[in-house]
Amino acid sequence: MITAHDLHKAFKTKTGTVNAVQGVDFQAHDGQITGLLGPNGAGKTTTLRMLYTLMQPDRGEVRVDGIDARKDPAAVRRALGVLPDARGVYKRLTARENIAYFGELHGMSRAQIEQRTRTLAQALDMGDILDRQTEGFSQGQRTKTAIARALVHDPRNVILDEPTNGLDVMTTRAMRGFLRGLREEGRCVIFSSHIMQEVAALCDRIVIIAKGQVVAAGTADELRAQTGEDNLEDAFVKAIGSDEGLHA
Ligand SMILES: Nc1ncnc2c1ncn2[C@@H]1O[C@H](COP(=O)(O)OP(=O)(O)OP(=O)(O)O)[C@@H](O)[C@H]1O
Repeated sequence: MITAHDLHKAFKTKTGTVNAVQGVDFQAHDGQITGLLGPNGAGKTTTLRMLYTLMQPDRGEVRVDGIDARKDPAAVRRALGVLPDARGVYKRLTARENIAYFGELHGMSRAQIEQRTRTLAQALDMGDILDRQTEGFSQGQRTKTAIARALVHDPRNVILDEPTNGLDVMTTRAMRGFLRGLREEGRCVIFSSHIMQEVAALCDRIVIIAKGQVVAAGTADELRAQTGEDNLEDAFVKAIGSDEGLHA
């Protein structure tokens, strides 16, 4: 389970201060997919970066399985699998070597790494790319490699920044199936997207972020009820006050 409480983050730039995240609060539960939905620049990536300890919040608290990220960031990292916005796949290594390298960093044995790689490569349909050097990989192939690498240590909690960004229809469908599998295994899954249809297709709970704040949260039915709109698209538009993010 992942809890964000009153998160704030501002960036000082040459032209002034950007208040990227201004009091974000939500909970993501085990056995559920929670979608962070919001238009470009809403603060999704900054929120996720604070959840996975890459960035310290200016204010507020992150807890993963009850562990305070400020007090024990290493334990939080062990409990998390993260697909960051910059996929950062090592291009001199094969996909298998990328996965194994992360396994080694987590202190896993060679046998454990081999067994996990087999499971993940099958789930992500990576058979034909596993032993190819990742230089020249397509976006989808890089994303799959980065996801397998993120999950090698079998984390209970999974955070994915725009996992279907740039993927074709078939790969997106396969990715959705994979994320549902993580939910069925009882994991806590959070993913961000700026596309409403993407979130609607997958998520048990939706957290809508606009201008650094949570403007609505709940199941699709709850969001419709909260906004007084019959369809989710209208509910989303009403919650964020514009129609950005309605179309891929
Ligand atoms: N390192 C930084 N320095 C300055 N401003 C930043 C920095 N990181 C993010 N921002 C600003 O903070 C705001 C939120 O950005 P963020 O990347 O979190 O949005 P997002 O919801 O993930 O958007 P997108 O859907 O476009 O990826 C934006 O205005 C962005 O320009």
